[in-house]
Amino acid sequence: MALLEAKHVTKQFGGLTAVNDVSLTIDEGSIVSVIGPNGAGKTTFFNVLTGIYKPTKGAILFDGKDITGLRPDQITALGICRTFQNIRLFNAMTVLENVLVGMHTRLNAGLWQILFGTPSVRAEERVSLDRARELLRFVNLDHQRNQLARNLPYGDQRRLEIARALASSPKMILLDEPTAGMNPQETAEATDLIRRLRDELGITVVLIEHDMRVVMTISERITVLDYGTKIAEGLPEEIRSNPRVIEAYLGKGAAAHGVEQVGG
Ligand SMILES: Nc1ncnc2c1ncn2[C@@H]1O[C@H](COP(=O)(O)OP(=O)(O)OP(=O)(O)O)[C@@H](O)[C@H]1O
Repeated sequence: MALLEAKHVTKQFGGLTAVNDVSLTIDEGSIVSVIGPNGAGKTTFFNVLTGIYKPTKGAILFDGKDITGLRPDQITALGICRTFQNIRLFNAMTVLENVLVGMHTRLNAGLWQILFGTPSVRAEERVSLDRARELLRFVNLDHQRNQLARNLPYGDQRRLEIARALASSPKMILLDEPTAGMNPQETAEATDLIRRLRDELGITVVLIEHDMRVVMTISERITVLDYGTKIAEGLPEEIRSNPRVIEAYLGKGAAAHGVEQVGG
């Protein structure tokens, strides 16, 4: 069943068409990748899905609802969370506090109740703390919960970002280059964590990723963008040997000469 449907989505910045008439269906419980050369429009597409940009044209349906043009916080509350290409943590807060901040969309307490610490707020805080620690255990960071975020090694910061995104209890997570800048060991751990998001938490995963080994091992389906346009879609083995994809990555003539497969 489709969890997300993008229909003919276009995003223009002045005269530049960053995303051009892209339609895409993402099934519930799947792991899919969006790939393409630099500047292909991948991050802009994520930004449209998460409400950071309104599409110039087209519509987005999520879980049966039209979410086109909703604000980012409204889209998060409906169940889409994300991480960013450049890590965006609250560096001066602890690991635990970063996850608690991510939970605010799910808390019911109003300002009055928080100021006066009513019993219901204290109960809600306890539940939040338990849940935050459960998420930290899931990403294997609970032992670091009192560290400042800025003191974590790079791979751990990326995992903390995922834990914070999970705090909004999403149905779908969008990961923008989750293994960028990682060493091989960190990349292997991140790949394993991405798989567990789906296998153990049932979350649908969409990733933008440049590391073709990661893309080819983890994705069930791949969509390829080039100059804002969808040029291919299919199973990893289909994408790997698709002449248009090889041409987009390696330049004209490469496919004709059978030079190389993408990620081969
Ligand atoms: N806010 C903006 N204003 C103007 N142009 C933009 C804006 N955001 C993105 N673009 C342009 O849109 C095009 C697509 O950029 P985008 O960042 O979506 O590509 P990408 O596929 O994510 O690239 P990369 O792999 O390098 O991150 C680029 O030409 C970029 O310069």
